Amino acid sequence: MRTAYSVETVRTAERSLMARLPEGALMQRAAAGLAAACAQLLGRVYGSRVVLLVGSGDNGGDALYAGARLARRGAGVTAVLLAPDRTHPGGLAALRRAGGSVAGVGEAEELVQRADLVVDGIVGIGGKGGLRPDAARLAALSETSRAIVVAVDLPSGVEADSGEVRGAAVRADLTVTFGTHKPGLLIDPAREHAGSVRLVDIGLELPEKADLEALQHADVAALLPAPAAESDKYRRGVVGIAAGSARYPGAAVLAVAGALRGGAGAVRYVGPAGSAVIARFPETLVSDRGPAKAGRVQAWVVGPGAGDDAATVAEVLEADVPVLVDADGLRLADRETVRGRTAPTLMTPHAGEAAALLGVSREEVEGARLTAVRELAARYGATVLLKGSTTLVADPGGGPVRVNATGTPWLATAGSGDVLSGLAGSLLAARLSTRDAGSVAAYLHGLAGRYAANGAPAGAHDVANAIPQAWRDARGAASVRG
Ligand SMILES: NC(=O)C1=CN([C@@H]2O[C@H](COP(=O)(O)OP(=O)(O)OC[C@H]3O[C@@H](n4cnc5c(N)ncnc54)[C@H](O)[C@@H]3O)[C@@H](O)[C@H]2O)[C@@H](O)CC1
Ligand SMILES: [K+]
Repeated sequence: MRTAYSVETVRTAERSLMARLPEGALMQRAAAGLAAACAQLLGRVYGSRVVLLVGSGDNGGDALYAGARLARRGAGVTAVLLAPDRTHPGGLAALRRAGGSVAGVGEAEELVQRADLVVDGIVGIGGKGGLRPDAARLAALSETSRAIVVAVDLPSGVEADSGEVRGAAVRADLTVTFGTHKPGLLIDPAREHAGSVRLVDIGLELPEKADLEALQHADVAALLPAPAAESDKYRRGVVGIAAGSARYPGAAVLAVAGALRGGAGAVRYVGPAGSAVIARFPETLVSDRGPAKAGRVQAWVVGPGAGDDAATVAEVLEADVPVLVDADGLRLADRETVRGRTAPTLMTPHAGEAAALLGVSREEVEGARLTAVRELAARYGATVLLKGSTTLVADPGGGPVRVNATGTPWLATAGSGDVLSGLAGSLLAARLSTRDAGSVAAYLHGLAGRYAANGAPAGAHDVANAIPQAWRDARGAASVRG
């Protein structure tokens, strides 16, 4: 599991560690890791041109000490000081001793243009609000520079705790972060600014409960349902799909396509698209009665392509089993009914749907995804999966938010969300919790999208077809035949 912790938690851990270590030891650990990463990127340090963008806090201190290390190995290092009289004194002295030089903000543009490597030490976890004008100008230089850009701890200008970006922010090729990932490094739009992220262990002791979690292959493998020898289809769980309409039969077909690959023992379909579903997937149990009379299921998916069929949504929400609500169903579901349910609910909006439910603009949701997903989960008393390039899953009672980054922009294709809801519903029927089902489905769906696209456009049915490959991949080659 990859985890991320808020600035407040990092500060607390830092204080307790600092009290036990000689002064400056933590910064030396950070600078050593940073310099090693820079050296690796440069390949040849000797003779390279390195420019440090140095703010007035410890983030600048890290950059200066790392710059000193590179200068000792023969790099030509120049530090651009944002606030010469408030620069980290020890770091500045170390750079000077190592033969590095100092420049003012006015010289930054030319220096950055000629640099091989730019180190962004403008601001780290101490940054407050959008960058001030001078800092913003330096950050903007990184966007046009041809040099390799390495951000110290965080790309300056991004919000560490939320992943929000207000105004100019550094665009890095690599971010070297210390002690733990910060939430912003894993959530868009900030994540896009970070480039790849390298974590340097500086010995911080962090609490068990993180602010953010990102599942990795091994975590997904441990959560995937595996049939026992004596399993029959009913024990493996039946997922009910109440989706599609005369106008949108395809949504039903795609939700069933996802559900068939999600580990449930059987898929029951209810709705007006039964013949389209059975033509494509003859293994589906098709019912022409409403959800309440269709037969027992262990979880329901309602909403994809539902049009204005509020009655079906209301009927499904009455069921005493986990329910996934997606697409049209989100608009049709009554909030108080969802809040009053005793079995868990999983809602799966994209940013536009989330915006409509929250009564804000789509841009607001996209700019502040973490806030939006937490707010929706709290308002509906439901687990919410907010789709996007970094999908987030939040439980209503708080706790770590799951973030998924396996997605690809190719997944933004019609019907891809229907496949995801079928897949997640199937995992719910296989008795995963709403949070696990949502995050495992997002993980597999993202991987499947990558396999299906493989650098070229793919349709939603291709994504569904690639789910078994993603599943096998997550489980690992050794256990594939189990
Ligand atoms: N937390 C830790 O455990 C460690 C932290 N270290 C470094 O220390 C950093 C935190 O240092 P600080 O607390 O000194 O804070 P920062 O250096 O991140 O930022 C504070 C400085 O930036 C200025 N500033 C704040 N907001 C600004 C804005 N919007 N525009 C322009 N300037 C702004 C402030 O005036 C202040 O001087 C970390 O990010 C990391 O790089 C490392 O040295 C090692 C260990
Ligand atoms: K930085």
